[in-house]
Amino acid sequence: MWRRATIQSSFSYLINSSSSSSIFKQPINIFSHTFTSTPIPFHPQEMDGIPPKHISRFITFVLGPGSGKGTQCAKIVETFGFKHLSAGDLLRREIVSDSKYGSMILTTIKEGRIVPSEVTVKLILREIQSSDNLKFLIDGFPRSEENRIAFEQIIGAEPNIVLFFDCPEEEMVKRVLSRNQGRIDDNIDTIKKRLKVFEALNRPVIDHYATKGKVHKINAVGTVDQIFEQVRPVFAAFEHDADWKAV
Ligand SMILES: Nc1ncnc2c1ncn2[C@@H]1O[C@H](COP(=O)(O)OP(=O)(O)O)[C@@H](O)[C@H]1O
Ligand SMILES: O=c1ccn([C@@H]2O[C@H](COP(=O)(O)OP(=O)(O)O)[C@@H](O)[C@H]2O)c(=O)[nH]1
Ligand SMILES: [Mg+2]
Repeated sequence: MWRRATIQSSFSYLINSSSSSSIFKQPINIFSHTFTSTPIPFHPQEMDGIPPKHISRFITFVLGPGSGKGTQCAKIVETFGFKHLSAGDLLRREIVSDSKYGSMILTTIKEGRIVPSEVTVKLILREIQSSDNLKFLIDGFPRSEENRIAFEQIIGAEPNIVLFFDCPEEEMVKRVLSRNQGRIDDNIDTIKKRLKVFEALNRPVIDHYATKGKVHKINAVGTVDQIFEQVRPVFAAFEHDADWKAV
């Protein structure tokens, strides 16, 4: 009862609210976790004229390079109705759409480096803004502390949870090399660079959220279904709550 009331007040109250962003920072207490609701930014200059919507979202970051994130995200979408936003896919879309950032993104991905936050955050926020769904899987982002801080500053809150797919290097290399999607970064040279970048820049993001109790570490070795059985309870905890379903 208490749980239901808490979620309801935290999500429903915010829908169509025109209040200032400070109200979005109230914690939502669900089960034993304390989550912050995730507001939508009000930065018109960042959004190319897309009108802001003051609606609270449930945000999940999904991390772990070449670990099967995208594969598991598809199952989470199917089972729990999230909107899946792959940061890598959004960046690759920019390359083929002749965007002014296209060649910079192509070079950065080829070298396994990280695209500047202002570009990636803008692409992600545009997708969030234009979606009717309020539950998001943000796959492959944030890739660095700079990414994380940029996102949190614009959004004004943290993600609700972080899924980290923990995959041994050897397995990750095997999977990526047999992915067969024609990706410019799925070659051994770039993979080695991506792994270095992961340890140097992405690992601190996971450590940061781990200290806040937000990280759900998933053993990424096994069949797709076996791995999903570890993922399922993370979201199933929310699914039985009618108010969360409505989010
Ligand atoms: N559990 C698994 N076991 C073996 N291969 C997998 C598994 N999950 C995904 N794959 C394959 O590994 C490759 C990378 O998966 P993908 O979902 O693209 O990962 P990511 O988004 O983390 O890079 C793909 O070819 C995918 O089909
Ligand atoms: O927030 C992001 C996400 C991806 N990338 C770039 O895109 C590449 C591919 O990312 P993706 O998440 O698609 O790779 P995956 O981990 O799924 O294999 C990365 O190595 C980076 O060069 C980035 O710069 N910022
Ligand atoms: Mg992927």
